Formats: sequence, structure tokens, C-alpha cells
Amino acid sequence: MAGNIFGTLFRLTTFGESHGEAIGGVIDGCPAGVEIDLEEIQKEMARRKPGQSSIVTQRKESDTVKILSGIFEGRTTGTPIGFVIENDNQKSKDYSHIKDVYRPSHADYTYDQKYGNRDYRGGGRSSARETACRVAAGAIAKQLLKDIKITAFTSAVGKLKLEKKYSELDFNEIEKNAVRCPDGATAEKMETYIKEIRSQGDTVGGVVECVITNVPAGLGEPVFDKLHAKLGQAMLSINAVKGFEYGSGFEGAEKKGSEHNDLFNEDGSTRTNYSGGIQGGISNGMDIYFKVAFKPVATIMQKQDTINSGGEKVEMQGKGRHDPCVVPRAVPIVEAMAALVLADFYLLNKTSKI
Ligand SMILES: Cc1cc2nc3c(=O)[nH]c(=O)nc-3n(C[C@H](O)[C@H](O)[C@H](O)COP(=O)(O)O)c2cc1C
Ligand SMILES: C=C(O[C@@H]1CC(C(=O)O)=C[C@@H](OP(=O)(O)O)[C@H]1O)C(=O)O
Repeated sequence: MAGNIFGTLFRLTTFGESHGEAIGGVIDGCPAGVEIDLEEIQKEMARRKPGQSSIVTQRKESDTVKILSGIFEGRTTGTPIGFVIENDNQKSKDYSHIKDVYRPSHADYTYDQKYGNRDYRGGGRSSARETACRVAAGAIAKQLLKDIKITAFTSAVGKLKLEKKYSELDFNEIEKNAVRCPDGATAEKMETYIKEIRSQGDTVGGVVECVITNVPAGLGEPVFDKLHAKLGQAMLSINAVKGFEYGSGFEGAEKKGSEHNDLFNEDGSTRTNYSGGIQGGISNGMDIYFKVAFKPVATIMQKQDTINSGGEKVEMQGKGRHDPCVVPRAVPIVEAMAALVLADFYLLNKTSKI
């Protein structure tokens, strides 16, 4: 199975399945001397972990990151950073009924077609459990990046949208509610809606927005590894993601050049920022901002038609502990993936000129 490594210099490899003994990873290429606060890593893990509130999956995991190597007396040594996160609360019997049956729109059918030997328990490697490793590595990348600030938040749950621009928001509000929306009144509506959807045995999609401030100009490696191309790959590699747009995105397509050009100030900053902080695949020093769209979770507690591995039509209903909406827990995953991309480009940029 290829595809388990992300990054060029700051490079993360992850391993593990949702109902196996443990998941984990190796970060290769983190320079020596980075001060690492282990509590910060655990704080990030707590923002993603299952069972954190009543509107997410009720699987209970501590998601304690055990560092095996690469950090000595609070600082990185430049050697591979190995870590494991144990799986403590699997309920594999919730998956016995889909041993030979494919959940519509999960990865059961495609994994079976590709590999022919599927760990059906908890979705195996296709489970978003794997994203815990990304958050652990992202927390280390954030500590390398120091002053570059990456902030994600929930901006939509189904049709309920946060109608404010990011410049009008108080980011201190994000962690004050379970949905991670920086507007208390909208957050309350979103939470009520997620509970209602869950009581119907259904699920709902949503949008996570991310803003990155204090970015130096020069990050990104044209032509194939443009900054927005790597951010897009990073975001689209997260489970359940259906869309990525940065800067003016799809709305920009409706504008004229005379409206859309970001005119310069004398210091090189721009009066507007339709470019989303990236031009020609390279950061220009303005804020980077993007949106990530998540689909409604595939495993629903309602009967649906499907097929089994013999190609026969059968009826199935999801069982067990699933997220009614992924966005509250996707917020730290989006931040982590953005941190991995920026850490990689930060190191690569040191080779761009003498
Ligand atoms: C934070 C998070 C939590 C998720 N929780 C569930 C879940 O409880 N049940 C489920 O069926 N899918 C869940 N998913 C989505 C599946 O992992 C994903 O749909 C599946 O791997 C198929 O991949 P795809 O949707 O990207 O095509 C979750 C995704 C994320 C990001
Ligand atoms: C375990 C996590 O989330 C899981 C993601 C997931 C899926 O299909 O993606 C399905 C559920 O798995 P299980 O049935 O084993 O509880 C979620 O709980 C986690 O994020 O750590």
C-alpha cells in the first residue's frame, strides 16, 4: 500500500488501523533544536479526540501520544521522531454485520476491490482514526513554525452558515463551544441542528475555514509544488473532504480583473486579498485563507439498500458510535495538515537562494 507518506523535507509517515492495537507515525526531517512542549501536543489531541462532547462519536479514547524517539530533554535531536497512540476502546462487534457488506459511500467497497483482504473492523485504515497521527505531527510542525499562526473554525453545518467574514470574528470564541464556531449564537443553532439530525439516525456535512497569519513571503515551490496545490492535496487527503477553495475561490470566477486585482501598497502588502496570500504558488506575506467542504458521514442509523461481496442486493443499517457531523473534530485536523505543509515549505525555502 503506497500513499502513507506526506511531505518532502518535513516528512510524516503514518501507520495503523482503527481497531488494531495502535496507530502511530514517524516524522523524518524535523531539524534539531526545536523546543517541544508535550502538553501542547496533548492539547491538540484533545481537540480532535473521539468522545469529547455529546455531538461527536462516543468512542472514548485518551489519545495519549507516546514519543518513542527524536526528542531529548525537551528538544528535537534531528533524528526520526517516532510516536504511537494506543487504541483502547474498539467495539469490533459493531462491524460484524458489514464483514461481507459494503456501507454506501464509505471505503468498504473500494478497499475490497483494491486489496481483496479488508480489515472491516471500524473501517480499518480508511477510518478517520488515522487523523490522530496527523494532529500529533501537526502539533510538532506548529512548534517549528513558532510565529506563523494557523486558525481553523467551523463556518457551516448543513445549510446553517456563519455569515461573518474572518476579519469580523473573535478567534478566542472558537474553543468556547462544541462545534468550534467563533460566533456563539450561530454555534448554538449548529449544535441543536446536529443533535436533531442525530436523533433521526442521520448525518450532516459542513465547512471548515482556515486562516494563516504572519506568513513570510516566499513559501511554495513552483511549478508542481505550488503552495495552494500542496494545501489542496493536504486538505483533500482528509477523510470525507469534498471540496477545497482558497482566496476568492469559486466566487472569484464571477468577477472582472478590474475588481479582482489586489492593488499594492508601497510596502508590498495589498489593499485587498482576493489572492488568498498566494501568487504564482508562492506566499506573498498576506493572510492565507481557504475553505474545506466535508460530506455528511456515510454510516447512518437508517436502513439503506446496498450490496454484499457476492454482488447480491441487501439492506443494511449502521451500528455503533459514529459522528453525526465531522466538522467539530475536523477543525484541528485542518490546522494540522496546514502546519505540515507550511513546515515543509519553510525548510525547503532555505534552499531557494544564497
Ligand atoms: C473527524 C472525522 C470523523 C469521522 N467519523 C466518521 C464516522 O464516525 N463514521 C463514518 O462512517 N465516517 C466518518 N468519517 C468519514 C470517513 O472516515 C470517510 O468518509 C471514509 O474513510 C471514506 O472516505 P471518503 O469519504 O473520503 O471518500 C469521519 C471523518 C472525519 C474527518
Ligand atoms: C475512532 C475515531 O473516529 C472513528 C471514525 C470512523 C470512521 O469511519 O472514519 C468511525 C468511528 O469508528 P468506531 O466505530 O470504531 O468508533 C469513529 O469513532 C477517531 O477519530 O479517533
